[in-house]
Amino acid sequence: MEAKSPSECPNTVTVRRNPHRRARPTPFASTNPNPNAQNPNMKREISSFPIQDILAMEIPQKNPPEPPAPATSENLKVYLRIRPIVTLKPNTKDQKNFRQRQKNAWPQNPSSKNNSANVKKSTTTTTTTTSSNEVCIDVNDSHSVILSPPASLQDSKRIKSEVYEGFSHVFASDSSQNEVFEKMVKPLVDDFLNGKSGLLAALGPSGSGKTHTVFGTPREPGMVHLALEQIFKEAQQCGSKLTREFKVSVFEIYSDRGKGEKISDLSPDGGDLSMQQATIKGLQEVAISSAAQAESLIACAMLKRTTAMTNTNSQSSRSQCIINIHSFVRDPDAEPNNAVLTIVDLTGAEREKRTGNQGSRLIESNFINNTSMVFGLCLRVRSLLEHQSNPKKPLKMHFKNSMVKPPINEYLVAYEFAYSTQFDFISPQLTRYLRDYLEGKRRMTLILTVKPGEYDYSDTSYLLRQASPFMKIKFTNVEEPSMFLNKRHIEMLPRVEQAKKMKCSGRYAKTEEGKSVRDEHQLLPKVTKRIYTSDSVSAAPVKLDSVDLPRERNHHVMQNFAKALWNVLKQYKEKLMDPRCQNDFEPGNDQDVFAEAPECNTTQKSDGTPGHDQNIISEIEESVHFLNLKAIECDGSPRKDREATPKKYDSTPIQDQNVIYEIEEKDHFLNLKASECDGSPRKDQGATKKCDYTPRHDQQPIFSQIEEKDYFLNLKAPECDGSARKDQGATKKYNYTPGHYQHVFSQIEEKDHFLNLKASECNGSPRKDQGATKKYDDIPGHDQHVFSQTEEHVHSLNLRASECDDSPRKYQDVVTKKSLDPSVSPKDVASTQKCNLDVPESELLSDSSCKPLNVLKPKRRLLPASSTLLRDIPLGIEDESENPKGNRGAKKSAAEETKRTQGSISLLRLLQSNLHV
Ligand SMILES: Nc1ncnc2c1ncn2[C@@H]1O[C@H](COP(=O)(O)OP(=O)(O)OP(=O)(O)O)[C@@H](O)[C@H]1O
Repeated sequence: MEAKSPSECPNTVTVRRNPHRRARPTPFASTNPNPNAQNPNMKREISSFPIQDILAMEIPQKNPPEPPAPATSENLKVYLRIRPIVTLKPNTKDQKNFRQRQKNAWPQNPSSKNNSANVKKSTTTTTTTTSSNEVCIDVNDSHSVILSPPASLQDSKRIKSEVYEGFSHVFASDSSQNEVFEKMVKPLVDDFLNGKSGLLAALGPSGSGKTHTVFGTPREPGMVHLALEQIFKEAQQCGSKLTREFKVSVFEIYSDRGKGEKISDLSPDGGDLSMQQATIKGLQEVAISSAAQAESLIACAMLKRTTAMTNTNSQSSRSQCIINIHSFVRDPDAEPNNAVLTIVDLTGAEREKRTGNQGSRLIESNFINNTSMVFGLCLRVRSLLEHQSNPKKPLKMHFKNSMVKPPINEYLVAYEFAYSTQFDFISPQLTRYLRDYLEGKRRMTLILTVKPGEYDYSDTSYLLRQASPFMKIKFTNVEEPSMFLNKRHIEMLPRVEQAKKMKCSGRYAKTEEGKSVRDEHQLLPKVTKRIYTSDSVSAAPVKLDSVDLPRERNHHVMQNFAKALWNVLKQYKEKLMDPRCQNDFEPGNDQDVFAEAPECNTTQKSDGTPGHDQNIISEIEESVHFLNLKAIECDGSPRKDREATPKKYDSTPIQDQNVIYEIEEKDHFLNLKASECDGSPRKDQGATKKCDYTPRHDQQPIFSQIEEKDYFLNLKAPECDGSARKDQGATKKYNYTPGHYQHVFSQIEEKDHFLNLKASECNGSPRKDQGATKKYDDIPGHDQHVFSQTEEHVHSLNLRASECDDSPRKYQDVVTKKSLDPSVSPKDVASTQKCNLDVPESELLSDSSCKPLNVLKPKRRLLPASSTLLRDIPLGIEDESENPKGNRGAKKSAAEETKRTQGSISLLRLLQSNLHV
């Protein structure tokens, strides 16, 4: 047969999913098409490489990638400002007032600071500059100074003049505020406006001019005011509308009468603050839109600041004052180059001899000195660490002029000590707050203020010696402002929000876990298969880190539950496949069934699964469980059923897991429904066996944890329409039920239980019934335990002996005349169970209460072959009737004998006699 061409096949449609892409025409191809391509018959000639054309093409020049910015390495900028010599020449009256005020100079009422300020101005009215020989420090050049000891010290201690160099700039005593601002603060402001954060800290002895430099006076505004003016000036030059938003916060750290440090918000509505790690909690940031507004805020803060009069300063600052100027970009689309400019006015180190402080003021003075000392110590250690990072640099350079040269370890210990929170008296809060600066992560500028008087030599010399290593400090890898602010923002979040943030990140990870969980749901067959083929160890519950989350915990529990259920079903399947268990169903081996059933269980428990399951289920805290185990119809052949049964349950864990996963109810319903068994005996046998062990393993651990109040145990024996062997199987199904529910009931606290065992029609032959009776041989023992542990108030045992075809009238009459006694004993149950009990569903539903059996008239079914089938079954009815159990029952009072039980016994005896067993 000739192959047809594709064109002859009209129904064939070729769909190309991924059509070939057309090559994008190059400029050369579009402008200079190859003529040979248009005429393929022409001899192709290899054209020369169009190098000229290519070279003529203009290739857009791309800017080469910028090399990564080198790591910023900046030296700590240290400025030195020499205060003009101020001699206090108060008149007699002012001096008297000064001494009076000095007595009561302890942290003044902020409201009275105006008065003290006025007093200060009145007492420091005269400023004179001493002659050159009266000063201890002179400007050598713009970066160095000469410190000269007083003549007295030169003669006695032979101290020579020293040169301190390396300053970024030295401001002479006659320098103006504007000069200081232009050279020292303006670069900081420019960086600030460019998004770089910075710190300006004023350090020096008391009365050296720190506050004057930082805040100034109305006539000589300080760096804060000048900086604010510059900031708004620059910001307004960028456009009519401010693209940035500025906020100012002012707070102070002061000593609470020597009891400890306190932080106070100096903003108008500010109060006490607290520090958490390196952040100030509750600090108010006041939005400002103009320099005047900011100046007003600063002036108000200065009125609130803690000051006092000392011998060295009529208005000595008794606290560290910190001003933050935050810059925020208003445009959300703009580059987030937020920055903060921090200006710190530290308390000045003071000597007791000069200040004349006593008592609590002396403690406060110690606090102040410690603050300065620790701050300087941190910087010195910082310089030491800088040396360690650059060992080539001689160490002595760092401490050339230092008075104290402790070993390195001592510095490190002191460094840690400075950050320690255990010693509040050294003011760790300031160093903690400025830790990023002290550790070199942010840009910092120091302004050292000194007094030039000859009596100020010691203070000046001490400061210069302490600060001499500062100039060598290098800040490498300075954190970018945006990064810093982001980190700072996170740090400023309360713990709860941080935890949320962490949780969010964790949740993100857990979202992936959740995804995997969902994937596990989708791949549950694989999971279950893994569990099925693995031992108990490998079938350990999947570890989920999110147990703390309720939902995931629920999932975890449910997953374990499903695994436990699956293991039970696995055991059940194994039991079905176990030939010993299969032989148990052979006639005459019924007794052995009960004897070997535990053995089968033991064998299957050898992997430890039940115990494992119990442990797993013990984790179940859910209030609601629905376990719906329904034996579905067994329609197939025996072999098919035997294998189909576990297959049916293969999916049960998945279904149950999914079902139970969604359940949040309070009630538990255990509905075990044995459906119709229509198949052959082997089929029923398999189906029955399934029902035998499913509850035993599944529900025992489950119910051991159940705390619910309502249980409904509905055991429904379906109609057994099949042959005697079918009934035998169906009956056998209930043989194990009491044993199973023995454990169930042991945990039940419910008040109402209804065990409705309804004997339905006995359609089989006498041998069938006989066989059925044998199936219940072991039931009394089980039931006895069951009922002995049951605390129910109401028990209704409805055993209905339905018609038996082989002895229709007699049995029917006997049975129907008997009424059920609720107080039937297990023994009675045992005796009654010798009848092939079968409970139609319809009856069971309607029979939750005790109703006489004669109300119901089950169908009569004739099964002619039943007697022959039962002939093969060696029933031990005689033995059973003569069983000690029966004797035990005889011991009971006649009142305890229920009519139903008696009727059942009579029925069985009639069966025996009529069937000639
Ligand atoms: N450069 C200066 N020009 C004129 N006066 C100055 C200068 N520096 C300081 N003063 C004056 O010296 C006095 C003390 O200055 P200031 O209060 O600033 O010292 P301080 O270092 O802040 O002291 P403390 O640490 O005790 O607060 C103030 O009256 C101030 O006006």
